[in-house]
Amino acid sequence: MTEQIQRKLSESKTARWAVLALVAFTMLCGYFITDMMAPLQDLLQTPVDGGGLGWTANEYGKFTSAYGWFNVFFLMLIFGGMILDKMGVRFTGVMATSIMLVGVFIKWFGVSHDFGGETVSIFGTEWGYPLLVASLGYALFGVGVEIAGITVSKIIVKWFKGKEMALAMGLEMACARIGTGLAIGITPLLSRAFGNSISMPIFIGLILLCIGLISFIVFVVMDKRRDVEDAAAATGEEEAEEPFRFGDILDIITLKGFWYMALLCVLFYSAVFPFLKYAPNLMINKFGIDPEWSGVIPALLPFGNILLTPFFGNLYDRKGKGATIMIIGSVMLIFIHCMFSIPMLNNWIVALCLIILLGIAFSLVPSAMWPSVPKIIPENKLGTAYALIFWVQNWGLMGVPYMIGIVLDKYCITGMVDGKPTYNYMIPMMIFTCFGILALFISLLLKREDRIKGYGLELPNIQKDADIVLAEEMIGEGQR
Ligand SMILES: C[C@H](N)C(=O)N[C@@H](CCCCN)C(=O)O
Repeated sequence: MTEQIQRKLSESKTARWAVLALVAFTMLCGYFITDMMAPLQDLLQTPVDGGGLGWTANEYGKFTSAYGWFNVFFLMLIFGGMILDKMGVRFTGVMATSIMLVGVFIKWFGVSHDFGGETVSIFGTEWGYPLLVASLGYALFGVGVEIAGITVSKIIVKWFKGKEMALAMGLEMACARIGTGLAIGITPLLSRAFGNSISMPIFIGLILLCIGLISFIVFVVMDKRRDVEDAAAATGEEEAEEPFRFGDILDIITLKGFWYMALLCVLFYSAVFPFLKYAPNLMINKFGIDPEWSGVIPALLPFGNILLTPFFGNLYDRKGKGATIMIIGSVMLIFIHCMFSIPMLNNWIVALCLIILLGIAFSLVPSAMWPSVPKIIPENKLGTAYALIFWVQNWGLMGVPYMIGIVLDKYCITGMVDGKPTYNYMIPMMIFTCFGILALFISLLLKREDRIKGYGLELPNIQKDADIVLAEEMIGEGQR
């Protein structure tokens, strides 16, 4: 009885779902800010005397790619993963959310301050101060939101391992998608409500994130209480978790399975997140949708994910087939982007159907990918492993939008309307299709590796007792 009361939090269903709600809300706020500039691309490219910032598509691409600058070049994500494994989820989560806040503040300052049109030359290219300051803020924000992402993954593993882990990860991603959907769907309306303001939506994001920080702090209190309870209830017979060592990085990067996962992640996500950054502009240019409503169809993608990611996560928990799910998602991705690249398919109904399909593909792969990582990597190295995967992924999140911006300005301009260029999106969409083809190839290799090493990617996550012993033996074999 005493044991039952002492272990209440770690065993309590309500407590673990409450934990999920708290940290998922923080991620919702983070994702809202991540994607809020996409539907403002048209306004950002509007000349300054027309109320915009007069950016080119290339400059918009530079700004968007800033998300990964510090993560990729200064290895901030990898340090973040090490801090996570060394200092724990509470410290790292608060640190990451605070970094996000500072980053958004700098971004807001960049777009709202009058720098008198001055520019600065960096590595031979000219940067206006609003672009530079906003990009630096976004780069810092990128560090925070990515470290928060790996922290939340580790929190879910801690609270849900052996239980509804994939469902929990799916629900967390569903909340993140609400953030993305709100960003894409309502930012243009917010901007319009404040007289075509670029800075006001960012300021609203800043306030939302303050609430996200408070939500995370409430989690910190619960998690601390759980650790105290667990320590008090410990019999001393439990196996202590090995502490993280620097050599662990070597153990992780020498696993083929890890690399397949990281490559699949960068290829798949490079065909979705950067696509979303340009999707509202694609809707205007290819499907003739009014700029004010350009975010509505792309916003359906994240909203579709809200239902489907937990659905597929739950399916993976109960039925397994993780590697197969990732293959199906990759095949769908190829079909969708290929259809988007065909110029004559320019009716908005086509756009609607393809976005719905993309929503399904983008629910399948993440719902299986993230809960599969703990099947390949032990828990004490998980923060670092997620960080390394995110690091590889950030090369794509940084490089692809930048490349698309350059391609648009160089090869895709079809004319000028109201001082802004119009674009043909065929080449960018063909580039996204190529990512899908490569993702399919890697997902097939991953399935083969799973068969060889017995990671258990095709096995359900919720297991009966006899299955647990069997699966642990298989995973142990795999790691040797
Ligand atoms: C952008 C970020 N690096 C990412 O990949 N996010 C994933 C979710 C990862 C799991 C987080 N607990 C996403 O699908 O949004």
